[in-house]
Amino acid sequence: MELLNTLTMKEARQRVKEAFKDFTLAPEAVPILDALDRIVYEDIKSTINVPEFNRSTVDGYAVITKDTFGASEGLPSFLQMIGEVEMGKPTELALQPGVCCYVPTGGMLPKNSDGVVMVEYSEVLDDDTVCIQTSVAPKENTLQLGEDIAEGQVIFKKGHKLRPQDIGVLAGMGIISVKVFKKLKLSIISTGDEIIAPEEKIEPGQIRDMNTYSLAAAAMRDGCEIVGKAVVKDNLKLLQEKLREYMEISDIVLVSGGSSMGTKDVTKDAINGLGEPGVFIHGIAVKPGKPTIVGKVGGTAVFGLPGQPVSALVVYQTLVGDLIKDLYKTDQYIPYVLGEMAVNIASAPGREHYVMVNISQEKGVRKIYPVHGKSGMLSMMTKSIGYIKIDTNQEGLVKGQTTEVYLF
Ligand SMILES: Nc1nc2c(c(=O)[nH]1)N[C@H]1C(S)=C(S)[C@@H](COP(=O)(O)OP(=O)(O)OC[C@H]3O[C@@H](n4cnc5c(N)ncnc54)[C@H](O)[C@@H]3O)O[C@H]1N2
Ligand code: MOO
Repeated sequence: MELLNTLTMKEARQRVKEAFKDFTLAPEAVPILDALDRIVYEDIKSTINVPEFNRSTVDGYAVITKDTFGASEGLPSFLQMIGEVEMGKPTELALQPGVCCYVPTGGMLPKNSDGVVMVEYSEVLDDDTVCIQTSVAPKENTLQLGEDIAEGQVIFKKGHKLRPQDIGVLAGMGIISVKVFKKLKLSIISTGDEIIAPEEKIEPGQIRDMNTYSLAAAAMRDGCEIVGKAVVKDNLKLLQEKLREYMEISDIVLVSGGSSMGTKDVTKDAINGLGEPGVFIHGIAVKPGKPTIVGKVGGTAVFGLPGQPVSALVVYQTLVGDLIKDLYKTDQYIPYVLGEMAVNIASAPGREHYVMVNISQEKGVRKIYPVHGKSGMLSMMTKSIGYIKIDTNQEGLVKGQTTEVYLF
């Protein structure tokens, strides 16, 4: 009798990480507007100061702040106005004690000025005199040279995933093209005599292919380029042919279905027949997703994901997604929120158990409710906001227990 040799998810992740530790991914330069969600290839240092000059953050009067100390509406300071700074232009103006000049928001501070009084706290008495009705502290209402980004500062580390604010900062530093990791190339083979493409007419006993699409979408969201997708019958030769073709063009191949112990479950043999080292994991102590297969042929990672649609996507998220982050040398952080269990939940003994959940806000408390269903019901995931994890050694979770909800 052949039983699945089950590792913990933690052990499986470590083995996968170890197996692909020498993997390298080349860089490419892309225009910053195409760089959203891409992963920075090497540390990026700023070659300039942002801002490149001391500037005002309000419309008002540039002053030497000492001249305003103690000023108030009842006891104002009177300063001599020596001119106006023009927006977008350098200024030759220089302040001496007792003088000020007008500066617009974003305008350059004149020499010797270390703060700005907002116009609301001033009154123009005549062409030469302004009455200052408040005191400002040094640097108040200003952005100093290099205060946003200092020259030489590492602003993005290797492995950082670029977000909209990052794209703006690159533009602010005058960088219009950025070196990022090339996209990982990933392909998907859905196996099963019963599987048909979504656009085909369905016959009794057949099932429309969901896994190719959910897995492709998940991989695209993780920054992969989908270079191949196909449905293949449960046939060793056909699967091997397709695998060979896709391994040539991919860094990662996902095979959905055929991972279990049935006579037609040929994924493991197909991978092993293609080269060394072959399958190094078959079976992980998780629910759902126990029959998962992981192999390596040449430099390509091949995952045999369980055919059940929920199992396939959960294993993708907990294992494949983890490898992808690792290959991109990016942060392993999965966003989660904390909530309180609304009910007791029993767990699968001896397995790390992933339970789909929803959150309801009740009297200011985030209550977590399980979404029930079987691993063949993908809508269970569409009805859920995320999942909770019950550790192998935990018997379950009790009502009121604070729990992390990992968000989809
Ligand atoms: N004797 C045993 N039987 C099973 C075990 C076991 O340990 N011993 N494990 C069960 C578990 S758990 C799972 S999960 C499944 C995994 O089976 P396979 O990976 O071999 O997947 P299939 O049998 O091919 O398919 C399972 C199920 O999912 C449907 N499916 C498959 N591909 C797709 C697709 N692309 N889109 C939508 N639906 C798909 C398929 O029609 C089946 O209904 O094995 C258990 N059995
Ligand atoms: O554990 Mo299997 O992966 O449900 O459904």
